[in-house]
Amino acid sequence: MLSVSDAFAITQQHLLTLAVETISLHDALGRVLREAVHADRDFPPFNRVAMDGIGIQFSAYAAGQRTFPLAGQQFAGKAQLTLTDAAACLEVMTGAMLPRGVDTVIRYEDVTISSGQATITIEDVEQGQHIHARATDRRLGDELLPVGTLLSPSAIAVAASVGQATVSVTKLPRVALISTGDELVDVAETPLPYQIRRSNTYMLRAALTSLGIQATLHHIVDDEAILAKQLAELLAENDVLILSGGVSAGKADFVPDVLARIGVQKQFHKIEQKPGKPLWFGTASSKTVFGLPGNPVSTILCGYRYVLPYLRASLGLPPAPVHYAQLAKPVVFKPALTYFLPVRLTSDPDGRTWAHPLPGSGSADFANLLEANAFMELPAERSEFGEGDSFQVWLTE
Ligand SMILES: Nc1nc2c(c(=O)[nH]1)N[C@H]1C(S)=C(S)[C@@H](COP(=O)(O)OP(=O)(O)OC[C@H]3O[C@@H](n4cnc5c(N)ncnc54)[C@H](O)[C@@H]3O)O[C@H]1N2
Ligand code: MOO
Ligand SMILES: [Mg+2]
Repeated sequence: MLSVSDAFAITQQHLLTLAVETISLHDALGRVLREAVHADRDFPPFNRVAMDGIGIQFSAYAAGQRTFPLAGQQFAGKAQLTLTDAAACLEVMTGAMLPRGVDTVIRYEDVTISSGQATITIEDVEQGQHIHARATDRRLGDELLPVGTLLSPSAIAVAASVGQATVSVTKLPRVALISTGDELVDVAETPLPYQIRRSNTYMLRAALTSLGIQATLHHIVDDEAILAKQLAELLAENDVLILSGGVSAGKADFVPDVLARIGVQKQFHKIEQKPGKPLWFGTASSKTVFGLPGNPVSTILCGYRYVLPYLRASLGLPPAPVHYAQLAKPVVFKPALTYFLPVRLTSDPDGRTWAHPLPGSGSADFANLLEANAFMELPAERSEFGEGDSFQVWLTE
């Protein structure tokens, strides 16, 4: 059987090749940039007044002058004025071009104005104060957003400021989420005593929206012929199929055989881990299929540990930040498997993150995950894990 790291590596060797599309900046939140965005001007593009007040020539102040006649008003969005008389001042507004002849700005709070004159009331004026000098942030031609940038609200602000009404981004993959199993009914239905409502595909759909992916939901019954027909159709229409259920040892666990029959090449089946041991992964030319184990905790774990990192990397994003935490109390786990322990993370004033174990009653106990906000990855080589020991955690909220 494969280790967690080998299985992960195999998934990452079969990333999707996604096309590029041009979209409106309005729709770009959460998308991945595929063209570099450069500064089309200096940032800021002119010496910019940074405070509302008066603009003077510092030499006059240095020579002892404190009262300056008001010679005009420089507003933002208006052409640059000139202070022609070095002994006078101009009123200046935040965001305006610094007038020619002005090299120092004094806030309205630090002057009194009467009878057309401004008198400075502070004594610590410095030359050049309250001026956001041209090109101090970025220069014309500088790369502002590299290829691979996740378009956050601030990245969208930068793109807007350089005139990118449209942006080239990675096309989102078409993803189908498929539940399998005769016992499953839709959320809107009332289950019979031997049935349950399906929840795994709802969970996965919600998790994928964090990458901007709007997956479609499907359900297929435990019948090999129907499974083969419907999976073949869904494979033709999608880049990724994510199935839940039907990958273990039961007499109605048809998924691995059916996938092989419709031409999906198995890359691996089963990993040395708990939960999620029967995970199945395969490829068909440019397409990918994940067969997640049906137990809900297994589905969630495999979703966060394998599927989301796979889709992130396929979109061209760097891996999510790695998080570590310390065990808040000892844990014993004997099987030679990587144990993904549900935990609740808290942090203390010393900056340490603590993982409080919430083992629950097993991989079908998904209500337990309401309290947990991460899985801690406890390595297969060890069976005893002490209080304070530090391990990687995978966040689930
Ligand atoms: N003899 C063995 N039995 C099992 C093994 C094994 O190695 N040998 N592995 C166990 C493990 S581990 C898991 S996990 C499950 C995986 O089972 P399957 O992937 O075959 O999933 P199903 O049998 O279809 O369902 C399992 C369980 O999950 C519920 N389920 C399925 N889909 C959904 C859904 N969309 N929403 C909510 N719940 C769902 C289903 O009703 C079952 O209760 O197998 C063990 N058995
Ligand atoms: O994935 Mo299974 O949960 O180990 O029950
Ligand atoms: Mg089964």
